[in-house]
Amino acid sequence: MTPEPVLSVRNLNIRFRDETRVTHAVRDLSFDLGVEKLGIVGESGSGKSQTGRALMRLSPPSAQITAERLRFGKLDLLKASESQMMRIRGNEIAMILQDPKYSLNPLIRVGKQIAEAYRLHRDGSMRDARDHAMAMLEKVHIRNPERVYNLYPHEVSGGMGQRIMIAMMLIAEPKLIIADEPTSALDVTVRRQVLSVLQELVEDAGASLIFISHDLNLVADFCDRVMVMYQGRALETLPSAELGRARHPYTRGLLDSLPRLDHPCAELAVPVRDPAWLDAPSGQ
Ligand SMILES: Nc1ncnc2c1ncn2[C@@H]1O[C@H](COP(=O)(O)OP(=O)(O)OP(=O)(O)O)[C@@H](O)[C@H]1O
Repeated sequence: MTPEPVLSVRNLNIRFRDETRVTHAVRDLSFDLGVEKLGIVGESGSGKSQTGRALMRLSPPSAQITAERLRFGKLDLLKASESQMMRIRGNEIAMILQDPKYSLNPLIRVGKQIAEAYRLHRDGSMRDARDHAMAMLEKVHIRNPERVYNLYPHEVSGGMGQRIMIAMMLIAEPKLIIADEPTSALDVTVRRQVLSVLQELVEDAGASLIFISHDLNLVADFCDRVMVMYQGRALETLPSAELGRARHPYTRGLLDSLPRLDHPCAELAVPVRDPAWLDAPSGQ
């Protein structure tokens, strides 16, 4: 018997309407997520972030969201009350964003912010929360947690800030983590460090991860499966190891447009686009 998916999405549609037009940001998107790392990849505006936000029920107020199914375990995310969602966010589903600036309060020491995140979701004294925060700083490979605990966000580097944010978001051990371009603001070496921290935490906790990125190479390297989005649709979903056998012309085009050390060429291919792709069934 196949286990129940952690997350099940059927025919998710997200539309933005203003006086003059409708933007159909996500179209008939369907996928299941098990205990695995799923990469969502696509160019700017393809609907990646709006998909992630809809799963947290954090879409902008102007978004109209419909779905045949949007289920996290047994919970219907479309029907859950706001107070249910407030218990779920951070506790069972967490979101990691690109820039710690937006998640860390500049006026509060970073350790205290992690401890407060713990207290928000778990009962316990401040002392207990502090111990957990310190342990979490160690888990994200911060070398001197006692010192770093007392720093303010502006006193830490970009990579450290991102690891602190990961510590804060994962301290309650959520079962589903949505990471939206979590390393895009970092340089390449720091990016590796942050990714390996994220991988370790996700695997140790047996959590599921949705990793949103525009970087196909990175996603294929880091995730078990890749879903390629284009103008709000999933064109193709396949195991990362089988990406070389991708069938959709857009995925093939993306692969051909990546620079390769073993086959240097004067000009990189530009992926072609065909309006007919939007009428085809969403790729599973
Ligand atoms: N508040 C909003 N009002 C109207 N349209 C919006 C709003 N937010 C997003 N959109 C539109 O929804 C579509 C999908 O946006 P989304 O942010 O999900 O794209 P993305 O793939 O994450 O792109 P990026 O990589 O640039 O973040 C885009 O066409 C965008 O313009």
